[in-house]
Amino acid sequence: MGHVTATILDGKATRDEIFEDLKVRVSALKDKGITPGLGTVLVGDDPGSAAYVRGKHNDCAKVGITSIRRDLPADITQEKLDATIDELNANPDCTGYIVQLPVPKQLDENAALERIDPDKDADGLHPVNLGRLVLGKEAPLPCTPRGILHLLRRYEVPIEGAHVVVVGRGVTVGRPIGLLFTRRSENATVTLCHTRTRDLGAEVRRADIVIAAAGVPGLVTADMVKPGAAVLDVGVSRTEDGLRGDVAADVAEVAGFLSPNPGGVGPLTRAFLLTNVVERAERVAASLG
Ligand SMILES: Nc1nc2c(c(=O)[nH]1)N[C@@H](CN(C=O)c1ccc(C(=O)N[C@@H](CCC(=O)O)C(=O)O)cc1)CN2
Ligand SMILES: [Mg+2]
Repeated sequence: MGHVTATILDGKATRDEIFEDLKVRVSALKDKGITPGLGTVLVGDDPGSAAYVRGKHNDCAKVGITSIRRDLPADITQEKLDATIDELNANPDCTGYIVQLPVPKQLDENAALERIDPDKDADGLHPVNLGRLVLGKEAPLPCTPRGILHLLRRYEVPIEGAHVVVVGRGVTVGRPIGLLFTRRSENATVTLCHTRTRDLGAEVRRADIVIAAAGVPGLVTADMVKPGAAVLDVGVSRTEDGLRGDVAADVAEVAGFLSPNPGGVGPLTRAFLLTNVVERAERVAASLG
């Protein structure tokens, strides 16, 4: 590899800062008699999903949030999944929870997301909360987009007026991130690209900020990147050579800022999941007076 010019956006160091803040807030909540609890629903035994869920509960232990795990067999029916969601909706120890995605094919993912109590939606992916985001109303924000914005701000990457090119149209990143970047608090201009975009290179070359979240290994190459641009590698694929991001290694020789994968946005996805849980607990505390 040639000369790395990019400033690396360090997701782990930034995550640790967020955890320090959360620890203080969780402790203040406990002083008021409220212990935040994060629930996870994991269906099946996909090793990647299992690792992510494990990571979320390890994070909970670090900041003092109670863990509530519901692990279900891969061949579960929709009725059984619904019953688990109903139980967590009613469970007073559960401040917020997530259904780990993707779920096995026989299950309806959108029906599961829709069944979650929007107030307990720690992922910010319930249709009501995505709708609130469109309307500019307060809502739990999707964790990866929130992590992306936080990382850019932390490293003082200019966002106001920037041209952001997003590659990928998935529900956890690609679709919601444009809504955040175009708020009046960000004022960026967003182009949303996907696998059917006619000339991806031409679109990406115009970007001040590139969000690569397509799940295609090495999709964004150095020749597609404007010198000095910020490139955030969010996509991840499990290949024979291990985990690979969407951004080719030589992009580090052209970009001004680079968020690697692993070690970039991923840790912040988890940090903002916990932040959403703590924020909900703080709202509950405030409502109790
Ligand atoms: N209900 C949800 N499902 C999924 C989400 C989500 O936000 N909510 N996002 C992804 C998976 N994901 C969290 O669930 C996630 C992926 C990766 C990381 C992370 O920290 N990655 C590390 C590397 C970890 C590794 O080595 O495997 C990194 O980037 O440094 C956190 C969360 C799909 N499903
Ligand atoms: Mg399905």
